[in-house]
Amino acid sequence: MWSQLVHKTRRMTCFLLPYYHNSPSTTKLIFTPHYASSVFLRPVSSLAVRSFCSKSGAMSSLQSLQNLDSVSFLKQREAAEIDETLMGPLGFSVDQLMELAGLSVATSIAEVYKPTEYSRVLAICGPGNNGGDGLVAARHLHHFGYKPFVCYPKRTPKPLYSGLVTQLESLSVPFLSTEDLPLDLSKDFDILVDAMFGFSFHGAPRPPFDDLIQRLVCLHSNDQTHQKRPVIVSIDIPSGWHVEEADIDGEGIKPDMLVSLTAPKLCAKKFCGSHHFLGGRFVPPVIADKYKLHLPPYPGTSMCVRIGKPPQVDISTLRENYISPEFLEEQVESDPIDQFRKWFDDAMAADLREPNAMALSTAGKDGKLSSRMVLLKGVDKDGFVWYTNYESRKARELSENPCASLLFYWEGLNRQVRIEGSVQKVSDEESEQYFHSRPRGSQIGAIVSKQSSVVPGRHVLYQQYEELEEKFSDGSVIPKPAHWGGYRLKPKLFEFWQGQQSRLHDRLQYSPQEIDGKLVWKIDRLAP
Ligand SMILES: NC(=O)C1=CN([C@@H]2O[C@H](COP(=O)(O)OP(=O)(O)OC[C@H]3O[C@@H](n4cnc5c(N)ncnc54)[C@H](OP(=O)(O)O)[C@@H]3O)[C@@H](O)[C@H]2O)[C@@H](O)CC1
Ligand SMILES: Cc1cc2nc3c(=O)[nH]c(=O)nc-3n(C[C@H](O)[C@H](O)[C@H](O)COP(=O)(O)O)c2cc1C
Ligand SMILES: Cc1ncc(COP(=O)(O)O)c(C=O)c1O
Ligand SMILES: [K+]
Repeated sequence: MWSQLVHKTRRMTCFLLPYYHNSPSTTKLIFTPHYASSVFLRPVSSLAVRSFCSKSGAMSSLQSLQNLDSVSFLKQREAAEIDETLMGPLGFSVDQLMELAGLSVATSIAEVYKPTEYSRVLAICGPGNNGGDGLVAARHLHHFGYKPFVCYPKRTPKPLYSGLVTQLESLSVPFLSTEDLPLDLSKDFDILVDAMFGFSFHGAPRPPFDDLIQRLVCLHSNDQTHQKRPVIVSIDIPSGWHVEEADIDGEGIKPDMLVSLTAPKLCAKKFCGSHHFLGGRFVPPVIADKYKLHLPPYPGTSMCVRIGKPPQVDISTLRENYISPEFLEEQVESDPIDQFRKWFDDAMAADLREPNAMALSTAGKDGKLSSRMVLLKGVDKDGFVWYTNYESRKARELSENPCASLLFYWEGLNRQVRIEGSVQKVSDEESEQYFHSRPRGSQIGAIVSKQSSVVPGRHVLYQQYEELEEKFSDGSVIPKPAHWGGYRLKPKLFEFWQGQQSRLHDRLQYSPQEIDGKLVWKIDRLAP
């Protein structure tokens, strides 16, 4: 039977998207966002599929913001069966799965609770594999910059578990006995990882876990006192809950975060906390197929994916506290282009996504402003270059008023760069050369798109694209349309901004000054 399933799945891998492989008809659409459904519900052209796939990382993180009703939930028996199958015919070892499960838990925690605010973690580990996941998660959390503590009162005398304990001891992670633990956990910890029981839990919790569960339950009484309490993160099952019927008497723990592994178990339907994540990115298609699992794709290289709705937030409370090294006048380059290159190199080294994306602002003769993102395609002493359509809105505005501003924001580095100046078209040869360096699809796209004009529907673009794709399928040169080319902004003003604590940011402005007939850049610090 397994070989049949494997065979079937191989055939299905021709479908392009992970976890959408059941059959074309069952892609009956699990995920709510409108555009996702519309992409899949109707026949799609090759262009549609290709363009979707090239963006699939970002798309999949959007798809995961789905309706929980559409995700599969497992019964206790199914969870145990999947476990056995993974570790039997599918060739996994328990160590491997536990490592991936624990890593998923640690990455889920790190997505929501930053170590700068939530550093002290207590992992309360039970005797089974759920406890093992907790031990692994504690180790990863240590490496992520948290300060984990472990309470592991019923140690399992197996090499896997003693190895995990040794690894934690080698990192000087403290092990606390139940007697060492304060009765009130709220003062000493920011995060409590509930790794006591997973899907093999049955009956009523026995000592010492009954008492430990009770200590987690008690924390909610602090909610009324508005005292800050630690958040509870449950691995796979909130411990003490019935695996299928959840918190039967309503007096169990109420985790803030639940990290379901492999697929959520039935009790997860009753989870009311703010953050439900799925981890365990190891489910092979045979399992998904056999259990008809509808699971969201994991974004990019992530080990976890949010399922269910993201928490409703009060937007006014969203803020970051920037912590950066000092950015001082003595350290900067005298030439702002050199300084820009230095920061650009830092953005590259920090592996930021599209560090060359910049907001371009223009204004027509009526003085009305408009902004949009464009990609920087070159920078030198002559200025900053990007490419676009010469009949677009920005092009019209630039023809009326050849002044613009550029804005870079490098989020991971707490840095922003503003540049203002005058704009000219680049030479035809330069545009010609750049145009032919682009992927052929983008060259055709530039011909198809009468940028900023109204189109009756996406199908019109597809149709024209496909006609041109056919026309140039012999690999012949795709001529650059006359309406497509580059602009160069010659800078007259720069500002380099770096975020600092209490909003006392660094701002160094470069403005040109003539001294003895020579142009030099004057550097001023501006108030934040
Ligand atoms: N693919 C997967 O599925 C993966 C699964 N993974 C993880 O494994 C978890 C399941 O692990 P598991 O089977 O070891 O069971 P788990 O729930 O941790 O505990 C069993 C222990 O608890 C005990 N116990 C039970 N009831 C009790 C009670 N009332 N009061 C006191 N003790 C009680 C029981 O003792 P017993 O009753 O047998 O004497 C036994 O010692 C799963 O949820 C997930 O976290 C990942 O690591 C990898 C991928
Ligand atoms: C990250 C990013 C990069 C972009 N890069 C370019 C670009 O290099 N050239 C371009 O014409 N449009 C680019 N666009 C699309 C523009 O933002 C904009 O939609 C388009 O140029 C039309 O703008 P307009 O109607 O104001 O002229 C980019 C969009 C994003 C989000
Ligand atoms: C409409 C448009 N033109 C041009 C570009 C720049 O793309 P490329 O890097 O292929 O030149 C982009 C990038 O997003 C774009 O959206
Ligand atoms: K648990």
